[in-house]
Amino acid sequence: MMTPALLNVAGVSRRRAGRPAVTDVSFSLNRGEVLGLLGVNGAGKSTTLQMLAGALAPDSGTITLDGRDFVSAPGIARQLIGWLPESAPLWPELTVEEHLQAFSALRGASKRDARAAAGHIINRLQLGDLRRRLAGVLSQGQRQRLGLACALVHEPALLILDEPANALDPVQVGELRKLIRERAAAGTAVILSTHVLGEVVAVCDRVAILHEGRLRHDAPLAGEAGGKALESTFFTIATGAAA
Ligand SMILES: Nc1ncnc2c1ncn2[C@@H]1O[C@H](COP(=O)(O)OP(=O)(O)OP(=O)(O)O)[C@@H](O)[C@H]1O
Repeated sequence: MMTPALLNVAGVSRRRAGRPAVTDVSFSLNRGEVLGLLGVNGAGKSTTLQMLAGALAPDSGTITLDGRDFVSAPGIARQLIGWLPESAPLWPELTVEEHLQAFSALRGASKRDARAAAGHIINRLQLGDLRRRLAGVLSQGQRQRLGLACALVHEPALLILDEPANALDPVQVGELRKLIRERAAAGTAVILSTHVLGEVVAVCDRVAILHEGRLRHDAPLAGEAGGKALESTFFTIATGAAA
């Protein structure tokens, strides 16, 4: 028997400022799958991710996660999803450790479990030196790593990453790739939005391309050869040659 998909997106649309930003997008995602989301500026990637994260309601269409409609039950999103938005939402006056405990507690962990979860993710993301540092004095790359830790602290079933490599140095980009593959191997489904095609080739199993709010491509990706084909597909769609 086939295992049901973790995430099902069916005919989702959303207008912004009176214009269509995302139109009739449908796809599904299995546990352990890493989906790369590509598209030119304004293609609708962040709007799509905001809807998947439960931060923005679709005008029409349905999103189900683990078989449950989370538009009508938004608490599901908080429990099952970890989301790193384009710019990590941090409180300048809280330390790294306090952030992680607070994010864990927001997901229902007891004080003790929240402390343990924070300690675990601090070790995994090598944030130990920054543990007691205020978020307000972190560098951009350090803020990004803290945002990633906040998205992961409750071990979500679905991890949504909007431009996660922004501001990271090459060592940290390598660590991020390792972490994504590690989470996928443990069964987490990952959606990764990026402008860097190489990023998608390095970590994704599948790639989706949005253009003018519509899903124009959704296919598995097979290694380096897949990378060359992807580049050509992307530019064909982005320049409108396939319209
Ligand atoms: N807060 C907002 N208010 C009004 N319109 C918005 C808002 N955010 C996005 N839009 C519009 O929705 C459309 C899709 O934008 P979105 O940010 O989803 O694209 P994107 O693919 O993430 O772009 P980028 O790669 O530049 O981040 C664009 O036309 C954009 O102008």
